[in-house]
Amino acid sequence: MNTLETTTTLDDTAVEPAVAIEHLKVQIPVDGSPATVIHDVTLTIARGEAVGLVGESGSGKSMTARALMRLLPNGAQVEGEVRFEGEDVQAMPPRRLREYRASSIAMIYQNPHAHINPLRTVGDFLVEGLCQVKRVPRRDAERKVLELLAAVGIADGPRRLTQYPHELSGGLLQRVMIAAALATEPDVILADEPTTALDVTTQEEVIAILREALETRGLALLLITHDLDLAGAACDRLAVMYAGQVVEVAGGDALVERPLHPYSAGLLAARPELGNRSRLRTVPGRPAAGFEVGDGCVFAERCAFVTDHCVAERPALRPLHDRLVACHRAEELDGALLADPVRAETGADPREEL
Ligand SMILES: Nc1ncnc2c1ncn2[C@@H]1O[C@H](COP(=O)(O)OP(=O)(O)OP(=O)(O)O)[C@@H](O)[C@H]1O
Repeated sequence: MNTLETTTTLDDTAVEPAVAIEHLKVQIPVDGSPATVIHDVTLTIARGEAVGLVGESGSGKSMTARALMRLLPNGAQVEGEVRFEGEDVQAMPPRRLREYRASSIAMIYQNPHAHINPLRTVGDFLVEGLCQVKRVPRRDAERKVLELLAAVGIADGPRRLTQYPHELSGGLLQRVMIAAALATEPDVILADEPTTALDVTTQEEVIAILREALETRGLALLLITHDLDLAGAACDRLAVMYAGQVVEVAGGDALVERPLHPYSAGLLAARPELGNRSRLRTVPGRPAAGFEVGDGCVFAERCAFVTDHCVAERPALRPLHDRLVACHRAEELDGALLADPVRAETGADPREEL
């Protein structure tokens, strides 16, 4: 993986990543007129790489994943490019699209109970899925399913195969869903809040299983989450999303140590810290959806550093130092944002503290 390359340039033509989304814009019909839910998403994921797509509710994370699977709501208008290993996903003919969805890309959801038939056993779900998608004989499918269950840490596979979904805990069922996702030998896994419903220990185990799958099978992983700490721990790079736009893409450590976008800095400052209640700060205002923002910077309304230029002109995602950032003032504010990301305490411009 060439992290530096995928981080610092919008042009990844030298090494085609597994997934490349470029300037994606999505409008969906709401009450008969188009509403923009994605303004501008640019994102790459290399094989063997985990990228965290982080942002508040409504920022367009799931819609981005749906665009990658070409599963957008009816009537959606799409601009920009979505490529899988160089192939234009928007242009795939129906047969190729079915094949792509069935075996190149797999999705893991927040609530596994909502994505499995409660009336059928875990064995039926896993084995029949594999028989249908990969067209392998039942006996071979059963053997492979047991191997996969072992790979996701389920030791007593034969017993689990006879059980119904309601007999398994949330964590165990999420492992089954990961096994189901791996069964089709996909190139890309999209995990949409896969651990939100789980306790912290199980959450860590599920992330470890996903990371191992990524490293041993060379998968590309997109982890969608609102949890910056989780994404930072699990992913190689983070893409921060706000109101339908990716506003910063950076290595996890780089982002945490030195955010360059005021929204990233605000999110970091808003993380709760054990034993330090006084430190908790929130980003003032409420999260906006893509269709609620004006022509300027998507974050302008909540940004403590907003200028007339920010309101008038939307900043594009551009390379700066080791990352991509969409902020007119990124150079000026560089290094100062962590000191007072929302100007909450001092009300002063943090550049004066430099
Ligand atoms: N089928 C739909 N029809 C109309 N609007 C939709 C539809 N699905 C999502 N939206 C809107 O699109 C925007 C982006 O939604 P999306 O689900 O991608 O956000 P998200 O970042 O994944 O949020 P969450 O973390 O809550 O899942 C939101 O404003 C949402 O209300």
